Amino acid sequence: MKISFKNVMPQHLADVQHDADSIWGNSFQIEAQSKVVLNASSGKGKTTFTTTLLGIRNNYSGDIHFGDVALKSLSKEDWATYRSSKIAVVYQDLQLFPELTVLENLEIKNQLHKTFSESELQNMLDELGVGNKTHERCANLSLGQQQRVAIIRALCQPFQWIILDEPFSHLDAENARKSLALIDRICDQEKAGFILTTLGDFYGYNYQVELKL
Ligand SMILES: Nc1ncnc2c1ncn2[C@@H]1O[C@H](COP(=O)(O)OP(=O)(O)OP(=O)(O)O)[C@@H](O)[C@H]1O
Repeated sequence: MKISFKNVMPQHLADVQHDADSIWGNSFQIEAQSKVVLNASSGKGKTTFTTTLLGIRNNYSGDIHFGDVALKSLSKEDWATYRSSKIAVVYQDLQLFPELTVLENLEIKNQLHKTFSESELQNMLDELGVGNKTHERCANLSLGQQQRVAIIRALCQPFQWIILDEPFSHLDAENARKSLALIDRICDQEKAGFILTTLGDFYGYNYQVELKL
């Protein structure tokens, strides 16, 4: 499913001066299965971009399409279907359930879709260095540990795109690289793409598309 932007301009950014190669006000397509990075400093509009793409923000001019479908035409029910089967998300505030354990947080989503076995979930937690936290309440995890759990939870569904808003902001470079490698691998398995916003460099990763604000 390709994503097309046509002259998109969020209302609150309309009076701001944008660079000529900014995504705002320009038209472009992102091909299905692309690995996409948007790297920009704080306050430049990364969350505006992700929330617009996720239909949370609708106060913009221009149009965004998933395939041939205009986002502005999607009903709440349509969005529920997209979110459960086509678009996975890691929100900046993660939206984990703090009173539930790591495994319970994962299983809430995983059991709906039967995506992974419990041992596969444990292997992913091990791979991201939080394998000793499986039965810990999420409230007791550091923010960087919670980010890794939120990434794994987002992968526990079928998807064509995974959209991640600053998912590595509390991770050191080594853990960011491991998380990115996992996202990259599962995207390949799912024949999906990712769109990832970041504050910093990109850990040597060879992404395919760079978006600018
Ligand atoms: N609803 C709104 N009305 C007016 N201005 C807004 C609104 N939402 C965001 N802004 C402004 O738009 C700009 C971009 O905000 P946004 O949250 O998208 O930035 P960001 O790049 O995600 O920042 P950070 O890296 O700090 O999370 C900021 O200047 C912000 O103050």
